[in-house]
Amino acid sequence: MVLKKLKKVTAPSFEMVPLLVTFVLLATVGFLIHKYLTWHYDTFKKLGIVGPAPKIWHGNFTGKQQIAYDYDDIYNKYRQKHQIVGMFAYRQPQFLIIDPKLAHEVLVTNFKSFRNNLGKRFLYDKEADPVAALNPFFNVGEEWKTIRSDIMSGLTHHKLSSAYTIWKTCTEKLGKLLSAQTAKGSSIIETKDLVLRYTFNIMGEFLWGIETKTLESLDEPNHYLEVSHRLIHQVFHGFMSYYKCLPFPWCRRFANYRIFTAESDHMFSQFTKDAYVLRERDASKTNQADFLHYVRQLQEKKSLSHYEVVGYLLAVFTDGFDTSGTVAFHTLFYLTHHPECQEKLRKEILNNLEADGNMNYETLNVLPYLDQCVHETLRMISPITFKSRLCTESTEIVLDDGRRIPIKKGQVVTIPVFSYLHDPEYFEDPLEFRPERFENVDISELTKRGIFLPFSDGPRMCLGRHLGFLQIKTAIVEVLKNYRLKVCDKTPPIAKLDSHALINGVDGDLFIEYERL
Ligand code: HEM
Repeated sequence: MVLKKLKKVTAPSFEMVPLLVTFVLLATVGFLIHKYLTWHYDTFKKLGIVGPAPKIWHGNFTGKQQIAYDYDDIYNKYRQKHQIVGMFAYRQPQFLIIDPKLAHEVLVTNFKSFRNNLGKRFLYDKEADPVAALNPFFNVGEEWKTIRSDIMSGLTHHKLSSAYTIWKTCTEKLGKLLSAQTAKGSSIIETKDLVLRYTFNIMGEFLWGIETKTLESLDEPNHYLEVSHRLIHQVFHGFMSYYKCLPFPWCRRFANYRIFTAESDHMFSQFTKDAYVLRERDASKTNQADFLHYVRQLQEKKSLSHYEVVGYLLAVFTDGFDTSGTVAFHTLFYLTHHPECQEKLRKEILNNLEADGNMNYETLNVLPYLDQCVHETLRMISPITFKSRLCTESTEIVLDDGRRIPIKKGQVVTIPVFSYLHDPEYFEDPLEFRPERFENVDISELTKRGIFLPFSDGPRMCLGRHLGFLQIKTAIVEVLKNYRLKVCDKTPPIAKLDSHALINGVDGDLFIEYERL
């Protein structure tokens, strides 16, 4: 009787077989997926490199904060005793460089082994993203070299100083807008929007010779600006889709993988066509000093296609409009919270204006305290918080104790720029905004030591920094020469980083009170 009962329970009935098979199949698939996701977890152990234990899927990212903070948590845990640690960005093993002198090696002295960033991997489909594909950041090899050198030649100090009237005109428009706004009693201004309208306006003039009307009113939404914000947002999503799909890269085709939006490709292509028509119709509309003029000459010399021209123009636009605007409004933000620095800077500015109330190009570039304030802002909130490099030629990193760490072709090395900038060993009281720390300091020396890398370093270093400084400094001069900036109820306290933006920055709106001097 008991046997009979047991038999009933243990022997699978005919109907249970499919259930069991399904169970076994699911368990096998689960086991294989688990194995696939974790089989390489001993990568660093085998090399004798320490690092935090990864979690399935996110690796050592928490998925809850800005990636800069994730890298920073790891950095702080290991900085006392280690020069390099092993970690996982989702499923991807990465060498995290803790010692800045090794960062210099990766970016500069051993560049031949680390020629590429992850740009080429971010760009999933060149055909689907034809304009983004022309940005140096997404390129490698000879193509990268050519595009980079073509763009850089249009942005030299000489070229920018010849085009400086564009900046003068745009700062005048910024001044008028601020006057109109404060005259009607609205002295509390959302400064992110204000400054991005300014950098956008300059880009319109410098790259396409067109007036984008972003500085006509703060109350009116501007279609061009909205398209550009969507573009920058999409660049962020394009990058993130690369990371999020790392566990199963083939998923990328189903993700939101484009880097530029089709809408912005179309709009800027039309800008370019319109600008060409304007110049062909009326030669007096040609500004021989602007970037469009330079690109048109380049097009003739090298027979560039329309899309190549748009690609060059958009490389300058996308990499230059948001980054420099962000640094400019962060500088204003810190100066608002530090009235003593603001007064000191205003004094310097007012003492160096020309008779017509403007500042000339040469003076703008050499004002010491202005320079210190901008560099301190770059240190406090560097728009780019880390740099990853792809090993392009197997090599070794030699540690101080003589150990040789092999890095194989295809492996990724990450430099936590944000962490170096906030390490008290390199910058005393790193959370304090103190521009004077850069007084009589040779920035290039700090860059060489690997501790000051907001523009990175080496052959792939930011190619637009002169243009960036021009945008940032002109905006600050224009605002401070006429207005005292004050904290109001809506001004955010000292920065928390936004976790949903491409360019690192203060979360949310940035209201500041403008008091006419
Ligand atoms: C203050 C503002 C800016 C900051 C903080 C900044 C920062 C950076 C950083 C960190 C890189 C990465 C370099 C690397 O991979 O090692 C970069 C690359 C680049 N930046 Fe900037 N940038 C700024 C403004 C600009 C402007 C105004 C332009 C306009 C032309 C620009 C154009 C580029 C381009 C084209 C690259 C890719 C270079 C390459 O891969 O060869 N940037 N920038």
